[in-house]
Amino acid sequence: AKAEDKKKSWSLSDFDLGRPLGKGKFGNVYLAREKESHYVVALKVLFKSQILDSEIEHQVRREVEIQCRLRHPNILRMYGYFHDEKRIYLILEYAKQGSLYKLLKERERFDEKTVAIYIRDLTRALLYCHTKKVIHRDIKPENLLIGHNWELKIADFGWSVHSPSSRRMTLCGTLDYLSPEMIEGKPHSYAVDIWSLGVLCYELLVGLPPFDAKDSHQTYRKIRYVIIKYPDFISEKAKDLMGRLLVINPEQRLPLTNVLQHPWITENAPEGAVPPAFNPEQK
Ligand SMILES: Clc1ccc(CN2CCN(c3c(Br)cnc4[nH]c(-c5ccc(CN6CCOCC6)cc5)nc34)CC2)cc1
Repeated sequence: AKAEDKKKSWSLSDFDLGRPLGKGKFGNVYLAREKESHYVVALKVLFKSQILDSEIEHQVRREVEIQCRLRHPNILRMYGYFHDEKRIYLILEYAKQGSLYKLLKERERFDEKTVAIYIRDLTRALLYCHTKKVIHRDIKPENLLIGHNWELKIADFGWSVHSPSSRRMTLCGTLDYLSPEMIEGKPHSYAVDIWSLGVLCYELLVGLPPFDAKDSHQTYRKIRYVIIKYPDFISEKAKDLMGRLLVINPEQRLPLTNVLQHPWITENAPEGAVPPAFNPEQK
């Protein structure tokens, strides 16, 4: 993979394009192979016209500058980028097993040991981001990919910012993961990622997000007053951890370093435990 890292200017002719991996509002992601090294990547192709129309070029710029700098086993690599007159191309690591979102839909929910391993790895990745003064701000199953060894990878830093930030988030996509301070448009910090870690933990264990409701107004209300119901199959220790993450006051949320020491994590995701391989036939 060293060839990938060498600073060089890339162009589309360096790649053989494969099947589309997914389509989005601003472009598509394709499987691609670098011609010389045969290295397989995910090529995210964004349309400049769409980006300019939606005035999100600063977001794309930030996604590139942040993701190119981050190097962590649980963060999807960005190897480089290039553009032509109509499109911007982001050369990204290819996650072989697809998104956690799809896996969650297929399996409905995961057992506590699997979730504890995912939460442990995500916490390590977020700790790394926070040391680089980066808040992700958009942790949710759609933005988490699964690698070759079924390890979790944070992708899509399109919403990430440098802390502290009071950037207004045009609310697109799910509200389920928004923290109370973000809903109220207050200045927010790293603690928003701790909140979304709690939301993710609940959704992976239960199969539905904690503040799920029939309309957005109800979801807002549930978030602001932290109205949560834990099904009775959730263990006491899991409830204890989520209860320390889903706290209204950002300063009182459990710091990420303490998440790694929490008994639910240390007992269910001991050092060396790796995510299970989910074979399609295994239901
Ligand atoms: Cl502009 C834009 C367009 C689309 C999207 C949504 N996805 C974002 C993540 N994308 C992927 C990225 Br980046 C990196 N590696 C990936 N690997 C995959 C992937 C890998 C494998 C599959 C196939 N499934 C895997 C699980 O078993 C059934 C078959 C499906 C998707 N998608 C991505 C795919 C597209 C985001 C932004």
